[in-house]
Amino acid sequence: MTTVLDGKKTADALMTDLKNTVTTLKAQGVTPALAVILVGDDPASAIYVRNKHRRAESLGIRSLQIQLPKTTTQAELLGRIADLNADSAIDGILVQLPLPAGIDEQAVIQSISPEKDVDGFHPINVGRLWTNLPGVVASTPYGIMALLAYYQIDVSGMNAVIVGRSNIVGRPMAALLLNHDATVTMTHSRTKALAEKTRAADLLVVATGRPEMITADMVKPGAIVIDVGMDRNAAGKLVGDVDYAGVAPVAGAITPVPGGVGPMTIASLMIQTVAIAKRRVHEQQ
Ligand SMILES: Nc1nc(=O)c2c([nH]1)NC[C@@H]1CN(c3ccc(C(=O)N[C@@H](CCC(=O)O)C(=O)O)cc3)C=[N+]21
Repeated sequence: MTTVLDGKKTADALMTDLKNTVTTLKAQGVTPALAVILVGDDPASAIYVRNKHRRAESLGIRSLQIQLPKTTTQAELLGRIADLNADSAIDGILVQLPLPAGIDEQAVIQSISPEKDVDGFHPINVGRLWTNLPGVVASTPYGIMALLAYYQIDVSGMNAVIVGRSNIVGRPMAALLLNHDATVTMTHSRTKALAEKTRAADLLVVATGRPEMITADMVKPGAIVIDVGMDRNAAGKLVGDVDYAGVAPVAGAITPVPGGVGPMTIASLMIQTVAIAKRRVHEQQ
């Protein structure tokens, strides 16, 4: 029997615990606060930002949505970030990616205070992660580790294969798995004989943005398959990077799309926002 790794159910369970933490923090005079900046009017980004806002509100986290027009200049955006960096009531700052053309994404990421960089994209946090030091970790890989932990899957010694080398998923995923004693192989669009590599995986994490590219013949029977994709197929249906119908019967465990990695990403953002806010309790006293 294939285990469906239910990200929605797991996120809900983790959020019940987190809500209690938020209540305790508020009683100590600290209201966790997350600022999300959205530049322009990309419809997909608007949906994610709305989901984050809803989740924050339901937990009692203060959620600031800062919507800026697509004509916003880089200098204006950096100015808004500087204000949020200086505001001691703000714990986490997230600038929704992608940004409109003409704005230098790295300049924006690097302008966020590393302590408030709740996305974990700042090079300081990336360096901390690869050095196995405490810091903020990118939400999607953090959420995948939390999902595996919830299902009591120990990755130590596993052959983990990652397909996709992005800064927001593939690379931080590799670092986290390595920190948890997996043997990690990174693959990407230039990898030769990809199926040979993926077939060696005990744990396969796919984040390519190519709809349903991982087919049953690329998966070892019994493997754990994590699908980070959020794509539309030719029929306009929301699908992942994994051919779910074909792969699920072969896999030992698999995440669905939707209801897998996506809800865990948002949960992770909330968990790390609250973790940053916790530090303020000590600063106050
Ligand atoms: N600075 C930044 N940080 C991010 O974390 C970030 C970003 N930019 N840009 C875009 C991606 C994408 N992302 C998702 C979050 C939640 C779902 C999610 O909740 N998905 C649900 C529902 C999806 C649906 O029904 O449309 C699910 O998979 O079940 C998906 C995708 C965060 N991202």
